[in-house]
Amino acid sequence: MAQRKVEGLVESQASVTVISPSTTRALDTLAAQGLIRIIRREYRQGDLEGTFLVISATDDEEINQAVFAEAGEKGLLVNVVDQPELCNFIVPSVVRRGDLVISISTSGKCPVLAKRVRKQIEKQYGPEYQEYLLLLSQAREKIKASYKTEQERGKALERVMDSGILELIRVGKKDLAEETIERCI
Ligand SMILES: C[C@@]1(CC(=O)O)c2cc3[nH]c(cc4nc(cc5[nH]c(cc(n2)[C@H]1CCC(=O)O)[C@@](C)(CC(=O)O)[C@@H]5CCC(=O)O)C(CC(=O)O)=C4CCC(=O)O)c(CCC(=O)O)c3CC(=O)O
Ligand SMILES: NC(=O)C1=CN([C@@H]2O[C@H](COP(=O)(O)OP(=O)(O)OC[C@H]3O[C@@H](n4cnc5c(N)ncnc54)[C@H](O)[C@@H]3O)[C@@H](O)[C@H]2O)C=CC1
Repeated sequence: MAQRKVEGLVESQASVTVISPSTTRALDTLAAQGLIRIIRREYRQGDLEGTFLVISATDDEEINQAVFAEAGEKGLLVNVVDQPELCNFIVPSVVRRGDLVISISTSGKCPVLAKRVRKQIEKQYGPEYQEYLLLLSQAREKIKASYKTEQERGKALERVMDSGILELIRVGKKDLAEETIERCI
């Protein structure tokens, strides 16, 4: 459980510290890559000093309670996995395509539905969306510099988005997509 939450945080560029006497191989690899810090011992009162967000994923009810209490005292965001009553925020299911981030939450009512919806959205918004968004953001900068009114800018961006570049990216024709954008602007 901890590993899954850490992976989500690392993907969001969070600075992550794991406190646990034992860790999974995947977490050890992240630490070796310098992406997280591991403190190899049990949680102690005071460990939450200086943190912004806390996830407690131990299999020890008492520890989870203690972490929740310390986080509450310090006014931190806290999530005790699988105990919604010990959470002041809920972790959503997430689809990431570069800077395109789609979060799905059932507000704790049925996480497995969130997972199902994620899988459907993943099919609809494939990996090509990462490149697509990158090109759109570059096009948008050019459009901002080329047109004076908001209306003109909006129309130019619509032209780019209606030009079929998503399909071109999908079939690997990035050069053609870039040329098409130039013509639209
Ligand atoms: C409230 C919340 C707390 C929180 O913020 O963590 C919570 C709570 C609970 N989950 C439970 C079980 C399962 N959770 C999953 C999966 C996910 N759970 C996630 C989030 C959340 N889970 C938050 C609500 C989010 C929302 O509502 O949208 C996801 C989206 C994100 C993530 O965890 O990273 C991730 C899917 C990621 C993905 O794949 O896209 C699976 C399926 C699986 O693992 O394959 C099962 C087993 C099936 C089942 O039991 O339903 C139980 C019962 C435990 C028990 O029976 O003891 C509780 C406790 C309760 O409901 O009381
Ligand atoms: N894995 C799953 O699919 C599910 C897990 N859960 C619940 O989620 C929680 C975690 O589950 P898992 O990740 O499977 O357990 P796990 O046993 O794999 O991981 C628990 C981790 O907590 C660490 N830990 C224990 N005491 C600690 C302490 N005092 N200080 C710091 N670290 C400590 C352990 O070293 C271990 O690495 C449990 O409460 C479990 O009941 C509930 C439903 C499903």
